[in-house]
Amino acid sequence: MSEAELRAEIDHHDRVRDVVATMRESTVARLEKFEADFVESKQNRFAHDGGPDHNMGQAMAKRGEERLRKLADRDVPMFFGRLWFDSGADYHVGRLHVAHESDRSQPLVVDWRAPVAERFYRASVHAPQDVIRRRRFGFNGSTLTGFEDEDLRLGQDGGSDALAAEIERPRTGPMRDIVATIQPEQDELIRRGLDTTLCVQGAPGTGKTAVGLHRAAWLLYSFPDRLTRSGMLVVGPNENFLTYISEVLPALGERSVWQVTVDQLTGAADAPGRDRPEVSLVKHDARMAEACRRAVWNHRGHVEDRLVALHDGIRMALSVDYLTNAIDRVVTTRHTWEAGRKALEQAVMHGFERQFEERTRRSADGRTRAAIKRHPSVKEFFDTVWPRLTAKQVLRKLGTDEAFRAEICAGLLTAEETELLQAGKRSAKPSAADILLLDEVQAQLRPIEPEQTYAHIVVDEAQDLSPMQCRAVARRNGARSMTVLGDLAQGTTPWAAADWRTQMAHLGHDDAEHTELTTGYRVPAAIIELGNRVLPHLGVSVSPARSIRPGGTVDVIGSDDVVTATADAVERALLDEGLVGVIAPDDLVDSVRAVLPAGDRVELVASGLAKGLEYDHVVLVEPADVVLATDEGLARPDVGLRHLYVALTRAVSRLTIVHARPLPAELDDANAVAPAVASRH
Ligand SMILES: Nc1ncnc2c1ncn2[C@@H]1O[C@H](COP(=O)(O)OP(=O)(O)OP(=O)(O)O)[C@@H](O)[C@H]1O
Repeated sequence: MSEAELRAEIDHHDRVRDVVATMRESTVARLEKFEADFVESKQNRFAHDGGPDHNMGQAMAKRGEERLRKLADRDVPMFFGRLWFDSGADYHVGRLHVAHESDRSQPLVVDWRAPVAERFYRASVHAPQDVIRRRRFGFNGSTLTGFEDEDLRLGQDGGSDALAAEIERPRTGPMRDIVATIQPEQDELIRRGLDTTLCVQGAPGTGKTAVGLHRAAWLLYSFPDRLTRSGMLVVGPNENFLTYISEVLPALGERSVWQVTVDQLTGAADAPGRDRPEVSLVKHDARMAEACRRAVWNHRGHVEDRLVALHDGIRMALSVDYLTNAIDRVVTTRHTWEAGRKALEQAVMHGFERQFEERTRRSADGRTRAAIKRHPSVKEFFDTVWPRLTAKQVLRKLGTDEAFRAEICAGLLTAEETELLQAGKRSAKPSAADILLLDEVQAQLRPIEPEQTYAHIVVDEAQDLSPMQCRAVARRNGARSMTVLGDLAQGTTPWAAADWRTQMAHLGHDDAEHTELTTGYRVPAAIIELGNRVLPHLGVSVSPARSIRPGGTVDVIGSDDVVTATADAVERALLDEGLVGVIAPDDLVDSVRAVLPAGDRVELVASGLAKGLEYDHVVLVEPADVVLATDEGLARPDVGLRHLYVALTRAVSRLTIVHARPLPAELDDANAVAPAVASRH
């Protein structure tokens, strides 16, 4: 790296920063113009706003402004790499496309998502793809301090130092983007088109969340029209996790993505009531989809007699056969109850109108049609044969009407399960599962509103969704395109998935492309080895992670006073850089909190909420109690061990286990020489 070359790169960086500032000013001006036009069009009542194109243009300008603001405001580097091609062309690669307004054909920086930038991630000595040299820059804050080159023609094809340095950079808070060091197999998933639904199984720390979020950003860049119109959704396991990932998409310039838990998505997060665990288990079961369907469609009544209406002295009658045939046709052709009722109304009216016209030789006008519709016998017919329903009413009936419940659940649920669906008093408050069932019933009544659907949905920790939650997510996937990420071994809900094919079917994607990630980026070898001892006991068949990083330390401290020992361990952990995560079983959380030092370098998290998170140093408190953790009283024997597996795999560099009770036997490995778990008191 010559001084002159470094100077030239620093100058280029300064130039890009200036251009970004100008780009932002002109985008703001464009946005102001859109707003002014809009106000003007409102004032002029004969004018429309510019229509969909105008609105789209405004949305795009707004998005552009937000992305530029992110770059202009924050102390972020303008680029992180550079590529030289055989042809003599070369490009800087950064988070955003930067070009002079006057010469857009010569970008100063290309967006990492542009097709040409793909080769920054994928070109190798074996497959250079016309790339001759790749440069990776080093920054201190936003100050360019150096670079490293790989000359592919000379067989230089490294990059792993940059990756290791990036991973080992101490954590200071929320998750960071990985644009500078995306690996080839990750890039391949990230750049899969909108029509591909991906299901990614991956051991802890294999970069699933990173891949999912970067794919979201790539899709937004590559399919702006479809995604600006219909939106993108990220579904995560809990609010803790959502806070942790909340900065990644904004850092990539994407602020428009709604990030929610599945309960927030359906409104179940605000449910005031609570179910007993066994009740909740039945309500989340896949069979409830059929129960909800029947609960709606079994409201169809039998046609007992012909239907007679009188109008203007004309008597008209539709036969039992006519009505039964019409109903049969509607049932096979209409997918929702309300669409069915409408179609049946049309069939009935059509029958009456035909008779009216035959008798009177004049066509039925609006007044005639309205009068027939209002006729008491017609109203009564619909009230019995195809009544108007609300989702609440249907579920109420299922909960309170024993005969109806038995009829709906026959051959579907056992008698005991059926009984568990019995509702409490009228005043009983709906539980989260009830809200989910309301959502399911509602979907039987009428299709979900288009505003509630998303063109692409990223579902993280998807193994934890119940079949009914999967269906609620699937309903909101208008364009049927998803990225589904998870790890069966980390499934800790009572309804956690046992295999991905079934889970993908619940998510409405039998056609998903399945893939597995096994290269572990987060957890170093010594720590993942401990996690991998537990893995065979988790009752799932998945591949273990192989860490790309050797090393890592595991320290085991036995003490009768586990709380004080934890405080000491944390104090020692703070001597190193980075975030310290204390993962404790629920019943120890309060007492551990009381002894932890103040400050933002230590986070305490209950073992049930550690999923998806990571820390430079993890202090794991009393693993035996973590294993005992019961998920709403319904844990299967391996669920506690899965909580342990999650907790063991959160550390980027160091793990300290503090315990008073004997360590779970699964941590022993008779075959391994394991000084790691030799407890020191
Ligand atoms: N290419 C990469 N460059 C730099 N860091 C990376 C890369 N890939 C993954 N990482 C880092 O590895 C860590 C683990 O990634 P991530 O959280 O996405 O894994 P995960 O598979 O979702 O893990 P878990 O199942 O445990 O939640 C994160 O710090 C992430 O930023």
